[in-house]
Amino acid sequence: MTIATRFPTGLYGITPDWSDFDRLYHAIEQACAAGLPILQWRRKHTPFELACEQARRVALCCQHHGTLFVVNDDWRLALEVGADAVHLGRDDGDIQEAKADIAAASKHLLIGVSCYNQIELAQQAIANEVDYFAFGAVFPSTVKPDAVHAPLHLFEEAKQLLTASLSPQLPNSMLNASDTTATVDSLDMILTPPTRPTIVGIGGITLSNAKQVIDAGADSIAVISGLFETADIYQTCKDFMTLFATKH
Ligand SMILES: Cc1ncc(COP(=O)(O)OP(=O)(O)O)c(N)n1
Ligand SMILES: Cc1ncsc1CCOP(=O)(O)O
Ligand SMILES: [Mg+2]
Repeated sequence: MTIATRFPTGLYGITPDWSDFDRLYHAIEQACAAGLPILQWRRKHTPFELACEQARRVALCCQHHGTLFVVNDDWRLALEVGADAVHLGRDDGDIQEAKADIAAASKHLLIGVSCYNQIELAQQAIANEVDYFAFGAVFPSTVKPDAVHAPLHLFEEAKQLLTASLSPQLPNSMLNASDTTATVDSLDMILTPPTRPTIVGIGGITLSNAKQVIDAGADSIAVISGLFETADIYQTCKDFMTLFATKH
């Protein structure tokens, strides 16, 4: 049985830290036009008003192309610009506070978190019912040269955690058709099928090493330089996406 993920899988582009907004917007348009499934707006040190104005334009571009739009660090900005999701790292506030604020605004935001190289954080993320969690840096990153190294075996370990966390919901009981409780459980399963968080890898990922991360068990790979610092962003995006198309 395949359990659906709550967050898309595949290529997850993250914006580079370019000061020239027009250049950045054009680069984002190329990736989105190529079919990029997920884009994260990661722009530090921008005053809130300007961040809103820029992020709203990018959100519209994503909407136009069917790209899921994630805002980094700040759920209030994500709510303000109508993003689909927010990414929270260890310094970006408390996840329960984020959930409470989102609910108070009567809105919905998918939530993703950083787990660095710690399987314990993945366990917490699963318990917090986040929509994805990310390990990184899987390879040295020029964007974050001081990031901890996240070895590839973490992806398999995380998959095992997910299997263990889902097993109470899975239809073991369906094996015994004479069990009436089992029938109720099974109906529940049909009405509300179980879902799981997406597992993301980040850090130093390029077209040359991405397959290692996917083969290790990542459902999604998050990429800045390997996508946006290339000569043909449209084609690079297509090439990354091919790696997922030929996954099995
Ligand atoms: C998909 C994804 N994974 C990890 C990060 C890193 O988040 P964080 O640790 O909060 O660091 P900054 O990106 O905010 O510098 C991310 N942004 N996206
Ligand atoms: C935000 C972040 N977190 C860990 S590594 C990283 C930067 C990823 O950028 P690149 O894909 O260029 O290595
Ligand atoms: Mg952050």
